[in-house]
Amino acid sequence: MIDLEQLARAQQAIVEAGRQLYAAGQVPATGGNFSVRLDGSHMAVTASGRHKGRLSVADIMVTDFATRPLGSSLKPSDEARLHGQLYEDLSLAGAVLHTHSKSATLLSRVERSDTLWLSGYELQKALEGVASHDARVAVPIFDNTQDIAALADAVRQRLDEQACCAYLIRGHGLYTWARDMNACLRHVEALDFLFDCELELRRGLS
Ligand SMILES: CSCCC(=O)C(=O)COP(=O)(O)O
Ligand SMILES: [Zn+2]
Repeated sequence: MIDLEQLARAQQAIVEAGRQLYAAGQVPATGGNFSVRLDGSHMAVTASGRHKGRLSVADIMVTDFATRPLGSSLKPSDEARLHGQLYEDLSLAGAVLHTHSKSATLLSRVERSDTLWLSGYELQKALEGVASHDARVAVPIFDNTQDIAALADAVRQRLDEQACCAYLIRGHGLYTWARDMNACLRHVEALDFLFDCELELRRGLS
């Protein structure tokens, strides 16, 4: 049974996150999708195709982690399985945000390897599990694809090998997760700042 008060809180948190992220240029033109864990097998997730800066609670539906809707005729986000996979594999993940900022899109194309390494930044301590500017923070990069099930499997395999709190999809955007929505919003803000720094650093070096 879904706790309806918990669902209402999750829907409100997602609507508010959408407003903030749109105002910050993170989710242009219906890009992005958001979710909150409800229990061990369900999530509240954005319906597909909605403008993420203008969500209402009716745009947030419940699905299981395999993306089967519960009591809704809406179509879940095209990328909902990427959220479900993270909740299945990471028991501490309470919220997942996917954004389409210009910096994430550009940097994921400039970096040709399968990992962006961040190090030497004080702000990386805004990421859960990172305690020092000296730490080497891995952000895996996956090639973009329309085969979301295959991408979810690739993410699962990679997270088995490498601890991280975010990944990039090349030319597409960022996925990040955290214990709750506020921490997840902090991840988006910090990572985008770090992506901007990397882009400027690399521009200066070329
Ligand atoms: C115009 S954005 C293309 C789809 C996408 O990448 C995205 O994040 C939004 O898809 P959704 O089905 O979640 O609205
Ligand atoms: Zn996307």
